[in-house]
Amino acid sequence: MSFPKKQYTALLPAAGIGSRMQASIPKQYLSLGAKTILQTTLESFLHHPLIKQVVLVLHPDDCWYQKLSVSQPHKVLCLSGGEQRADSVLAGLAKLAADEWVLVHDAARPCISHQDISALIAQVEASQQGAILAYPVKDTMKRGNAQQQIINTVPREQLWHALTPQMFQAGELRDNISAALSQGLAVTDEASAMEWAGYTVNLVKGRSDNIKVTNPEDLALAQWFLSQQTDEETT
Ligand SMILES: Nc1ccn([C@@H]2O[C@H](COP(=O)(O)OP(=O)(O)OP(=O)(O)O)[C@@H](O)[C@H]2O)c(=O)n1
Ligand SMILES: C[C@](O)(CO)[C@H](O)COP(=O)(O)O
Repeated sequence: MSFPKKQYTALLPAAGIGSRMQASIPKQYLSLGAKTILQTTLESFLHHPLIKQVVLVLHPDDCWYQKLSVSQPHKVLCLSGGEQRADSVLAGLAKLAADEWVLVHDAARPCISHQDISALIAQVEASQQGAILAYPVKDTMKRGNAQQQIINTVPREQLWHALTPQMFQAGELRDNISAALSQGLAVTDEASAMEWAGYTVNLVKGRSDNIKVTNPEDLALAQWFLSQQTDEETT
């Protein structure tokens, strides 16, 4: 007898204004062909067999989401985010049971693949420790000063780009993000708060096309990456 696989909640911070994108609307509502960035990301999670629901964190003044068509809207819980990404994540975490494992993923990363979501979940289930998708640095890395002059070359052998989703137990993540913020730590991703608290966080090598749409040139790149992905990788 095969037992049903455990299903998880995904938490999508989507409450940003996309200032670096320099667009007239928040970047998560820019189009990637027939769908917006937000719809593309959301659908990837709603169609993944191991995701049972999505907590979608929107800007308090968001007036775009309600106009979107979304498959399985009953699986989406919408709520308002906060000033920083970490505040929006905390708002979503407040809705989850403390012992629930949650995948936190930037809505601005629409190229996430099912294979990477599955790989992250498998790692966490095997280790019972938090983990993040990441990609090894492949360029020589330089540290620069305020005048954009090289200070030194940073050994890249152990450097990774932190991606999302990042998967942790909701209660521990909530407590450690709150504690790190109260100590003035810049919590730019979930792992930074967990590392700060002394937790082991595992790195799961993910696809390099799981980019965050941040600057104007990223939009066409994301659209091309998506055009190269096969259906079973994203829907
Ligand atoms: N207060 C915030 C800020 C960001 N985000 C979300 O966190 C993800 C990653 O953030 P980023 O790429 O920095 O998005 P923005 O903050 O919108 O971009 P910018 O910094 O250029 O304004 C995005 O899906 C964004 O919507 C959020 O939920 N709440
Ligand atoms: C969470 C993240 O995408 C991991 O690389 C990144 O830290 C988000 O940073 P941003 O400044 O909110 O875009």
